[in-house]
Amino acid sequence: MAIILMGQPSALGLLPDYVWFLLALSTLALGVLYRLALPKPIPDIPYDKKAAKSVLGHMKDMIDFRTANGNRITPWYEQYQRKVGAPLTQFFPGPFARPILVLTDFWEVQDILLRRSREFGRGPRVTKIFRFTTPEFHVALQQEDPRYKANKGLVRDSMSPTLLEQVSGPRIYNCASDLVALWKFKLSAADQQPFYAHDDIFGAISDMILASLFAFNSDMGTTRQQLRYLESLDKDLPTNQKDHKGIHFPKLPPLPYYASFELLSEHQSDQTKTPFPLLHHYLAMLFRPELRAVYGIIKQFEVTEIDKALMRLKDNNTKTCTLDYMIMREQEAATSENREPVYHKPGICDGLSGYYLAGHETSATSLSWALKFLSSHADCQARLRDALHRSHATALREGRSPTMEEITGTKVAYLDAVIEETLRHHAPLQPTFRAANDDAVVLGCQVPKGTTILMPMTGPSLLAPGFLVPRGLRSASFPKDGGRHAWAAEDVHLFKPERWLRRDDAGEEVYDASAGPMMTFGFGPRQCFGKRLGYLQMQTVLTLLIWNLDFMSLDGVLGSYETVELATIRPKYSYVKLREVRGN
Ligand code: HEM
Repeated sequence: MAIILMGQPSALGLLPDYVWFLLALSTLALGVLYRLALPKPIPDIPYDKKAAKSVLGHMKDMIDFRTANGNRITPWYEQYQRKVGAPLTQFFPGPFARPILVLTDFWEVQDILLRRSREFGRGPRVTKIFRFTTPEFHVALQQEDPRYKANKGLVRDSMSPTLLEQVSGPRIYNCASDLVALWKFKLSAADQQPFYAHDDIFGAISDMILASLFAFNSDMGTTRQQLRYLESLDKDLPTNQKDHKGIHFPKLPPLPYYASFELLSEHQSDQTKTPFPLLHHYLAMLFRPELRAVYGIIKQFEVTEIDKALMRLKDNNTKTCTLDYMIMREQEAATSENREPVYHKPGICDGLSGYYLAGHETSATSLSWALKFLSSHADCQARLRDALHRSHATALREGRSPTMEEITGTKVAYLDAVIEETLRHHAPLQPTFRAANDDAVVLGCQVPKGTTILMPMTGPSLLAPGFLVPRGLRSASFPKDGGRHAWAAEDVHLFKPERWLRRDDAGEEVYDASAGPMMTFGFGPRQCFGKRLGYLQMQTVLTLLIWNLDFMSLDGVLGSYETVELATIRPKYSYVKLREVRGN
């Protein structure tokens, strides 16, 4: 050792011995690092053998796929699953990373989400996605975290039948009526040309969510303001034939808090796609001053609304929106914990932002897809209009739209079927993730504690024939009768609302919510918290739109089903070509 340190030339050449020693040490270290960086497949779970030999695992493959597919990644999972040819596979996201499992078998997924929720939790992946947007919204918290129950408790009233019926319902109805009015105005100006619909749909749903959250008066909605603005332009209405010949009407600039929520949502969606989320966040904060500003704008907006709610409640103690109920819940929690209420705390502010982010894009995206399907399936649209006319015969006779009470008080089986079939084809939020809380067994394979399982909401068993899974590989909690029936292989891929209908004992056609595989809202304790609100929005908006407007089919690219993946998976071309429905 002393000789080496003295730097004597070695017998092997001119370099001193210690250099050779360091070289040997570095080679050894590199070898160890290389081995550590290589994927470590979990035994017995099938995978792509080639990727397992590269330190990058599937990273390059996934980046190439995104580059070639307009930044989309969800189809990659389905493609991978087919390539490996099994319902449970593993892929390797990058150097040093643990394998991630992909499970594409509706029945097994349902079993895990619904009956095995103690074994499989939310997992750190989802927490990380939300860490720079709404870290204390309950979606991001593990069930074991005491803040999960507490923060979920703050918003729990928002989905109660009373609040949905008395607060959210009437506001949803007003905003949907505003959308009908806006589109009636636009259709006469567009003269049967298709026009861009995305901003109107997202604006109307955003109005609904904000109106349910805060005590906004109905004149504050973007849809109504947009209509007033277009009316003010009168005959000089400049229309802009854009990219693919759809008309783009002039638009009011968005309100600052609206624009800020949009940017926050975009930032959150970027977190799901980048291989380096932490770096991505800090670089974005460094180089995008508009993103830095978003945090302050939203905080200021929410603090002002919280203070207004406190004044309202002090004055007359009447609760008029979700925020008022959140304040009440914080007061109750404070009393039971013997502390002062904290109104501007992250649990409340993230609850407000999270509610907006979770509820806005999902419903708006689903509505965009429903209109796309209905405009390209004229038969379904006609059948839906007919079902609405028969179910709301009084409104039809009186030549008016159905009221909110009529909409919520009447079951229209075909409407529910159209909504469910839309959601089956285009789950706006996917995939779902879970992580094993302990060592577990899935389809007969050992899954080590901490492993993430990714569950796509399209592909085998949902929109394509599933893999054959022997009954013996199912868990002990799996239902004895095998659960929901599989969809018929020959039409599983088709848009066919009828698949959700059956005859009841009295021979009536009824909607059957468990007719077959579909998991767009997830299942179990962590299933979508806003499912009821989402359905209520879709039922109300579709009823009013289909009642008043005829959605004509769109040619060429405007009618295509291409997708873009942002926070949700949206149609790339969201256009409508309208005619007024006469004689209602
Ligand atoms: C069509 C509309 C919607 C769809 C398709 C949808 C879909 C989903 C999905 C797939 C999940 C994850 C489920 C899981 O991991 O098992 C989820 C969770 C959640 N959704 Fe929705 N959602 C919709 C509307 C809404 C609305 C309107 C709100 C609220 C205003 C909302 C709030 C939430 C929350 C808070 C969670 C997290 C629940 C938890 O982790 O405990 N969603 N949603």
